[in-house]
Amino acid sequence: MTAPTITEASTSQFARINAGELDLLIHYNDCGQGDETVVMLHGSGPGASGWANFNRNIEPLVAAGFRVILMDCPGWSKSDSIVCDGSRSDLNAIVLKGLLDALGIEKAHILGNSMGGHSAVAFALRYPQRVGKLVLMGGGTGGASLFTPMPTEGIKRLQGLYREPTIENLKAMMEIFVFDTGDLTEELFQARLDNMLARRDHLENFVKSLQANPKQFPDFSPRLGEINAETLVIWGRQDRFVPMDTGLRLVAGLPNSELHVFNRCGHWAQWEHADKFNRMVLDFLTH
Ligand SMILES: O=C(O)/C=C/C(=O)/C=C/C=C(\O)C(=O)O
Repeated sequence: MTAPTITEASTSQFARINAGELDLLIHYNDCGQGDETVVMLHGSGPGASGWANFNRNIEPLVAAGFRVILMDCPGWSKSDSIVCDGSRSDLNAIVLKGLLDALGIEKAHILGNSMGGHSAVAFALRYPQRVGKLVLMGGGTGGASLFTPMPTEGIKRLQGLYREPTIENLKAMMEIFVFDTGDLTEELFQARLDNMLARRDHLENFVKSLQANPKQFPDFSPRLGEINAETLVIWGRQDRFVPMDTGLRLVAGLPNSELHVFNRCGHWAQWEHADKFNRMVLDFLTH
């Protein structure tokens, strides 16, 4: 019998998360079944979502017997909006803990892209007993780069797009987002624009959050040694959003980590090099 196709609509779910003063309706996609769960956390670009970030990565993991949860962080996609004036990495970690509690999942591997990587590290620091392995891709900690002025050119364009959500600004961001822009289709631009404009409250709240606290992603470098989880760090050599030396800082600090750098790759390794990325992640999670 052929396995049913996994679609966004057929896996779409909501959970209400109450944690301290937080009371949020959170959207997630619940894909496949298995004793082990992989949570995927998306990046902070306008119009991002679990599905938009990871649609090339779900099926191989589901086929290998993992349950895959894509959580839309507060302020993105179909999740409730929020103004965050503290650490957004920690906010996402607290909400993820609430979601795992609601789903009765004791422990999960966490795969985070950019902001999702920062949030995975925040989760591992707060709830070490709830983490299996970590995959950090183009993220893991905020903080300065030794070689690249901050904010990076990519983050400046991302923030410009939040302030003025036009197709021109979207294209200006996307043209330095991936290494090979030939893979970007008009259909992809339009879907992303539609996602963004469907939730203007998210765009406005992101700008308000930056005004309240320009450093949404704290530097976890001094605390990385506390994390014992086995960690695979993956970076694009030509990442113009979160510079590659952040990956070097992560492997320097995380005692059980290794780093793979894709050449000819920007900020979206899981999409730009999906086949190899999927093989590496599966090998890492199953050995
Ligand atoms: O400022 C940072 O450290 C993090 C930036 C991001 O998380 C950017 C991510 C962008 C995407 O993944 C996207 O899909 O737009």
